Amino acid sequence: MADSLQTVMDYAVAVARKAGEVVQTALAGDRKVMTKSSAVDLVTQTDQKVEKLIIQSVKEKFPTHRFIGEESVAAGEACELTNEPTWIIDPIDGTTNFVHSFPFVAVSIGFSVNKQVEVGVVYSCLEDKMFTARRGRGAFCNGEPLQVSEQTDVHQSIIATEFGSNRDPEVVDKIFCSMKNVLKLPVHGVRSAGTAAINMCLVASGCVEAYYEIGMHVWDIAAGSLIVSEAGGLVLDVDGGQVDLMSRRVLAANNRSIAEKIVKEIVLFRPPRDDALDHKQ
Ligand SMILES: O=P(O)(O)OC(CO)CO
Ligand SMILES: [Mg+2]
Ligand SMILES: [Mg+2]
Repeated sequence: MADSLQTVMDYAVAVARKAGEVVQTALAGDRKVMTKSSAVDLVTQTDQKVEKLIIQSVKEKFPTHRFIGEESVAAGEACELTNEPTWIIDPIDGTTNFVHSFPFVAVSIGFSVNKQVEVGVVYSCLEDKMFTARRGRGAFCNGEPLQVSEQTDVHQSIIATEFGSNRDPEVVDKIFCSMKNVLKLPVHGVRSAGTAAINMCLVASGCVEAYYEIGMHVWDIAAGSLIVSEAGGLVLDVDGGQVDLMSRRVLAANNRSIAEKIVKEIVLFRPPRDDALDHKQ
């Protein structure tokens, strides 16, 4: 697999770029908006078209590989991470941004073998930034090496997180409580890019010290998790333990000192897992 991983990486980059062109073209036109798990969980025909394009392209080159794709799962396919080579795809990470022309929209493609992410590609379409990582070989943006921030003092940090698309009052309260706790540490700032993949690339780039979220999905973070760890950062569960990509909880941090401070402020809860039978929540 070692050499073929470079073939996978090159192919993932080419497909992500092609997908990004479709997204950019679609941004110039009308976007018909539909909803999925809630009135604020949005999807467009472009999400579906781009996912089909990516999966069809990959199948031509790697006919035996498996897929976990956001829109395929929404259409009823299983969300199952096995030991087999698997492409984990978010065709548009930041659909709400895409709908509103808020300029952070990414194509996210992770590739796992034995349940370990080996290749991560995040293409931030409007910034034209191609983030790439291969396990053990570093992380890059447009070919330039990435390194997380060296900051160890949480009071000098910026923390990224998201509000999510769950409007259950109890969940919203927990999310706001965590944000308030982090803000009052105090930290320099709290930010939301509106896409998990780009939030993780911001950690890898050293622009923010950490990103945490409860409620995103495996396709949002598979690629980004490798990009963060290959840039020298940590990817953990929000309780500070080992990350489980299917658990819908993640904390990406530049170092353990910052991670430990953030863990103490997060109000924990467990959304239904991505690999639970009824995962559409
Ligand atoms: O825009 P998407 O792909 O629904 O993803 C959201 C979270 O689920 C932003 O990361
Ligand atoms: Mg997403
Ligand atoms: Mg998406």
